[in-house]
Amino acid sequence: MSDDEADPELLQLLRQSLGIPSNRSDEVSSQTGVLADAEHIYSDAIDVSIDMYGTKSAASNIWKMMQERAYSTEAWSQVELHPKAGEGFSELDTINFIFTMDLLNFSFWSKLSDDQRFQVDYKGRRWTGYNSLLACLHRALDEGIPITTPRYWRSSQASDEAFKHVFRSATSEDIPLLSERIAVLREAADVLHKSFGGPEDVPEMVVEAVLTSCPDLSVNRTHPGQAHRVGGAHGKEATERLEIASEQQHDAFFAADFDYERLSHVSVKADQTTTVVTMPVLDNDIPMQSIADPEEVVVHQSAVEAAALPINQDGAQSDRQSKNAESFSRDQSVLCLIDKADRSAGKLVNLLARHFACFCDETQFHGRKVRFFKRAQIFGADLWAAFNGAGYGEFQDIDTLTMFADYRVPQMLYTLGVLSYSPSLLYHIRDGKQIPPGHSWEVQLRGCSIWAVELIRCEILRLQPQAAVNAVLIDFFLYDLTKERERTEGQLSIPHHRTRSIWY
Ligand SMILES: Nc1nc2c(c(CN[C@H]3C=C[C@H](O)[C@@H]3O)cn2[C@@H]2O[C@H](COP(=O)(O)O)[C@@H](O)[C@H]2O)c(=O)[nH]1
Repeated sequence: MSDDEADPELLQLLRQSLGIPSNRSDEVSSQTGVLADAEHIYSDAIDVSIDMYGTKSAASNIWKMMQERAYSTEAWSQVELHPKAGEGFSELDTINFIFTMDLLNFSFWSKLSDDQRFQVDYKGRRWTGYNSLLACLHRALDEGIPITTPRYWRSSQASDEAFKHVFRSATSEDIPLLSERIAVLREAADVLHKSFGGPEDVPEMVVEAVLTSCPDLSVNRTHPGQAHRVGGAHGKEATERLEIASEQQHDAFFAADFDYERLSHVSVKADQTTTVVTMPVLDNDIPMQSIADPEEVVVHQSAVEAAALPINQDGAQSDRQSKNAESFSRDQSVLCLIDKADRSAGKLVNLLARHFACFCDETQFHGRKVRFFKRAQIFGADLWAAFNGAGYGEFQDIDTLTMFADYRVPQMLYTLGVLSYSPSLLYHIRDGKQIPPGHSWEVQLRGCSIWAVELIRCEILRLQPQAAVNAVLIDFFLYDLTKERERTEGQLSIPHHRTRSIWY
């Protein structure tokens, strides 16, 4: 926030004290307050400080390296496991992937050695850290589990066991904070459903076909509070019955009391242990709004036929599996959320922090509320980079976002001589000891990192007034540099600091 901009919270207090009616409650500011809070933390910090000479020299080195590499938002799509249109991700798929990724973009570090820590087997390789999360999401999608679809997270299919399967490890160490990750997904799904559900966001699963280890096949249809057995027979016969149902919608498969508005999917279970697979039963050409008219309900033949295919055990993606992923593709609640931000990254961050407890990354420092909004800001930044600042990635105020206060970028800022630590903090970090969540050290590390990146940004612009640079690009660059140096040099001059929380 610049000096001539009013703090929205102070304005609100002023309004209250003068008896002036407050802003409409649904009005969302585009100012996040993160930068002002970081400056406050920096001014009061005693264990973390910013070296001004180090900052100036780091700024000119960073800018030089960014230019040499022509570093831009294009780098985002070069990350191997980021979603790409060329790999079949539609815009909606990409947005849902990024939202899921940033809900879960926290705490991947481990005390264990590289070969013992949480790792994910995917595409013939073992992935760790942030990449392990991306690998889990891709692996699940390949298996036909719609893990990036909010509606799935609150569905009956998304049991704790199903989530454990999605985040399974190739080693004996589980993904850190698994139960917190599950809770975050479920909370987000509920909020999206209640506050951002568009007309397309119809409740999942009404019709269920249960394949009990072929050839026995039975058909159920269910909707909340009800479950009727409609038919049961041996394989071929039951398949025919489904086909008949598609022709005689009222009389056979769908009885008169059927809640057509809730119809969206067919689910198939191979046996008690196999994951439920869900797929569309409606003709794709029919918009969901028109389901209210029963005449228009058509059972999607290919979905029903695909349901009869044998389960693919070898991990390759079958027709049925891809149809499963497709079946949840109508969930547009995240799009609706982005639309509400009116192309303002700040507003998007504030919307996330206001509606979702799991994005409300704030704490107290010396008697004042301070905000970091790490994952909320990363979400805006990832959208911006993934779509190269256009379409769903267009934010006219992207330059107001700050560095994302994680445990990696401070490590690089220290290595570059920008941050320095008090002896007690330095030894604590060097000894690999954990910092309790919310501890003053953690707050100082986060606030000073944000302020340091702001100073680097200002210094680059002082040197090169025309430079197309902002805190997001500097942050992405520093994160990538950390990973690169770790790969090439083994270790940086200091380990990253360690705290365990969903905030970073
Ligand atoms: N400040 C900042 N923190 C970031 C990222 C990213 C990944 N962003 C991608 C998008 C553009 C970039 O090119 C990246 O490819 C992850 N993290 C955080 O790091 C930690 C995990 O680290 P490790 O255990 O080493 O994998 C964890 O807290 C995670 O939340 C970033 O960009 N900035």
